[in-house]
Amino acid sequence: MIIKRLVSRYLKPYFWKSEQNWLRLCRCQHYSTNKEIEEYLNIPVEQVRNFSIIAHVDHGKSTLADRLLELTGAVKKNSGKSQILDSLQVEQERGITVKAQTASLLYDYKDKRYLLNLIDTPGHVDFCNEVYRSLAACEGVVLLVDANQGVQAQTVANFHLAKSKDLTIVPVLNKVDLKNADPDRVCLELLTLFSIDPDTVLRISAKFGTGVENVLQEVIERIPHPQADRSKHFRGLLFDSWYEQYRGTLNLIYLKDGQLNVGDEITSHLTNKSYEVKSLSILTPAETPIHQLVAGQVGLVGCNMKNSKESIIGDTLHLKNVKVEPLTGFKPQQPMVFAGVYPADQAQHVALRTAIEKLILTDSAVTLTPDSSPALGQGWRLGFLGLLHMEVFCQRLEQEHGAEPIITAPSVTYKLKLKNPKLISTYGEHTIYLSNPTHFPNEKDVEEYFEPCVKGTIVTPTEYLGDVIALCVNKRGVQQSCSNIDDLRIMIKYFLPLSEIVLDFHDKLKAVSSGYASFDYEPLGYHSTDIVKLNIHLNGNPVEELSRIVHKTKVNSVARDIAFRLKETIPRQMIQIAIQACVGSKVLARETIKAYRKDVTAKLYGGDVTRRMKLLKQQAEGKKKMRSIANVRIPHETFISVLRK
Ligand SMILES: Nc1nc2c(ncn2[C@@H]2O[C@H](COP(=O)(O)OP(=O)(O)OP(=O)(O)O)[C@@H](O)[C@H]2O)c(=O)[nH]1
Repeated sequence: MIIKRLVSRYLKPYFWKSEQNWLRLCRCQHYSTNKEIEEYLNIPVEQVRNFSIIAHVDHGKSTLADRLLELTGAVKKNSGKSQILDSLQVEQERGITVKAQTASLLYDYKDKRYLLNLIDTPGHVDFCNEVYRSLAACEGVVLLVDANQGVQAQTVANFHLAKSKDLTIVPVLNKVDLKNADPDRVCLELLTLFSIDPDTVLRISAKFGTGVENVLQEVIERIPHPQADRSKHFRGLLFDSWYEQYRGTLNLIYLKDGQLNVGDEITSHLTNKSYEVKSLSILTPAETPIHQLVAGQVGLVGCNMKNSKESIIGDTLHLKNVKVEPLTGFKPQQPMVFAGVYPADQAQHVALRTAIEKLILTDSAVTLTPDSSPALGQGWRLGFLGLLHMEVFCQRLEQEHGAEPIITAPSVTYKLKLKNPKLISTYGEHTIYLSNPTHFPNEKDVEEYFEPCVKGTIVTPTEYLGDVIALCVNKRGVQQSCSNIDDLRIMIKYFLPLSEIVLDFHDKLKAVSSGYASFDYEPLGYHSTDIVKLNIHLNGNPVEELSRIVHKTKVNSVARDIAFRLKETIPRQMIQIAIQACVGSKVLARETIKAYRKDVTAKLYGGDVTRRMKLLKQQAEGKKKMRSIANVRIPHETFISVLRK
């Protein structure tokens, strides 16, 4: 008991800091012997299968991955651990996968030993970059569908993604144990929407293990082996990387050709820099050192790359001074939402930058550009694929790197066509892109505004259709199509402005449909719009980091909402505070916080002087943490809570 407590107090925080350390700790049931390692190396390409499990959120990907790990002996059955590949603290706390994870498994089938490289992927649309990069290292996918919920928005997106990459799809219905499961209905949906023959659909319960062995066998039977040639020179696709405290950057590589040995000199095709291979390992799923990797395999390479500028996802690695044709990499998804990230104290600037750069290594979809704010100092503008992506990234910054930055209101990138010749010559072009309200030009200097739009796919039970349509209309959506999936469910497609969906659309959709509707979207480019900059003034002084870009039809309600929330979160102070939300010189909303002196020592009835001094000192320290604008002290939490939405 005492040992358990000591471990959880002292060791756990350390292990959380490095995801790979934590992986090792929680997966240490299985140590490979030299004999087993040799087996990995000796498996012919024809007996290798590389596949991902893809599905809508919560359809059971990680649970199926757990069963596959158990079946292949990679972890012990009934080990009491679940969601083994969801190793990050944020994943376990939120119960979602945010980072794709790989496991190399050995499985005997029809007198042959197979090497199965499995990738468990996230389901949420905000982490689609993980799915994209995972599919580049696969020849096939297991498309998992909940036999109760049926086809959902991400099932549609995932199916088309796998199809576009020419991957073999093994359709699997999960959760057939549920009372309300209706596998026949879902098979019909798969037939109607994707022309999938019902006879090819497997039926399993990942939770109870029913039919799971069949999945492994069908993966072997249906998914082709990699087209890899071990006699050629080494060529590998870098498709994931992360940072480890003592070994630096580690790269996950899919070997397309040849072999790689510890000590080899390798070169990056994109940067032309060369490195010595210091370590090689396979993930079983615990990291298992190995002296050689051969074509067809997926392995971890440690070669002292420094950061995400050297370790580029989608890069081709090859032997130094050996010319090879680069592999078709893949472009990371373009970020959709941007937010300013600033250190709470400028003294933490370098530490925060290091933390952000380390985290970007594990999440290549995040973009980083330097930025500065008159109030918050030097910082960065970070691009994310969505709000959940941003929240998870910030949570990881805090949990894995101990950083607690100030994050400004998320915004999309607008396109502006300028008409003021002076501005045009300053920017050097007619059209500019901006996501930071601070740089928003005067209305008279702009000819036309454009905003990014998306095609949203919503799958909803028919009974909620009215509410879902009302929500889309409220979000300035325009319906494009509507089709029945079956008697009970409908798929509608909407043209929607991105700014309307990034913040709370998903939550609202779940609320109006009792959690049953699902949503996915794809970019549709820029479209003409009518936007303004909403400024926030405290006692007549603008607070730049609270300003935002808003559509004209929404500006009044947003102004009232922000003014109200500021009133709720800024504590009463010695002076009266006037909060104004304005567009230009026009005030759209106003709130007032009355003056007040908080006497923290009142409860002491004047008695103990030392206690009185201590309380006053604590109060003074609390004030230091606040930011002062025109004599108004704004607590750190105010920025966070007001900027959040
Ligand atoms: N009854 C039943 N529940 C299941 C089954 N498979 C998974 N679940 C449950 O479904 C929930 C979601 O499972 P996960 O494995 O986390 O789903 P996921 O697809 O990995 O989720 P994300 O990675 O967040 O997209 C968990 O509560 C599982 O216990 C099944 O076969 N039967």
